[in-house]
Amino acid sequence: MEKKPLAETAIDRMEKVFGEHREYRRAHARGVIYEAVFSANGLGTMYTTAPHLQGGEVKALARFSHSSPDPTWTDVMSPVKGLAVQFLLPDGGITNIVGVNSPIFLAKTPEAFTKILGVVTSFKKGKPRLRELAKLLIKYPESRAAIKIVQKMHAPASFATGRYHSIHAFYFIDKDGNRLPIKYEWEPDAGVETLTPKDAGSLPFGYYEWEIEDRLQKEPVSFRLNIVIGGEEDPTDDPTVAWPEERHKLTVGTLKILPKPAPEADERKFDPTVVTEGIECSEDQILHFRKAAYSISEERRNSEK
Ligand code: HEM
Repeated sequence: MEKKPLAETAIDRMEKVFGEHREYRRAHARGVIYEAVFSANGLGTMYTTAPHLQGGEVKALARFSHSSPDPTWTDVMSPVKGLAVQFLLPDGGITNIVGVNSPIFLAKTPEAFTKILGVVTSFKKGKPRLRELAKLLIKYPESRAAIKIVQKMHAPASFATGRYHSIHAFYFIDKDGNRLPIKYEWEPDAGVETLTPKDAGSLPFGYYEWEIEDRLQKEPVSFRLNIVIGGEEDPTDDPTVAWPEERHKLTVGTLKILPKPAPEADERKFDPTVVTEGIECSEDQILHFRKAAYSISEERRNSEK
């Protein structure tokens, strides 16, 4: 029998752990999508030829999401929130930046991620194999940092007050072909604001979607796009390791979310490996694995409509 591609096994396991929710994304199932405008301030031209970072405006789509693959989980059960941005380039092409409000990920390799999901599956079946989980953490000690962050994480007070990280590194390529390792951060103009677990506990289901819509009717919602410039010793292939806080950051533009929901665009896929000229993906195996995983999720959810 032919062996299944690993990405398919990973998605199967995600469905097993969190349930199969037809027509929904297999992760970040519940969310809301808006039209947006990105204005580049021109500083990006020093490091990249990417068209949307040269100065001027481009249209974009921005999807805020709760990370759970189960759309029935309450807002608080997913302290990890997402902001996926698709830039609509003047030549008709697209380029994406997909972020979450954690600076690091759980696993360094697709194999480790899929194995970890295998263990969690046994939890769901009511047979917690704690010993195996402990063994996995010994085998993949790099997962500890992300587990600790998520355990201690406070949810943002609003989709508008999260700081969203690309986690993975990318390379910016300038007009002379020089390559610069960078990571992205969306910094909220409203300031980072989080909720205490007590306040979060009292929120009704769907609060974040309602709150962002209400906020957009009253005031602008925007995020600065920062690039964090990697140092010589900063890993570009390891999403479980954060780069030091003191790394130089440069704001290259601002994303303004428009008070215009775009539900017709919700079926779009935000594949983080879709980049335009002047940008290259790093060697990070998880980043490349996401391409296949997101396609499988897209195929499944579309085939169920
Ligand atoms: C093994 C690694 C990962 C797997 C297998 C995975 C899987 C998935 C899948 C299946 C989807 C739904 C795709 C769709 O149907 O369009 C998704 C969405 C998403 N993932 Fe991941 N993911 C991984 C890592 C990450 C990382 C490191 C981040 C951090 C930035 C991330 C952030 C997101 C966000 C924000 C969305 C929602 C995108 C949207 O709004 O359409 N994921 N993920």
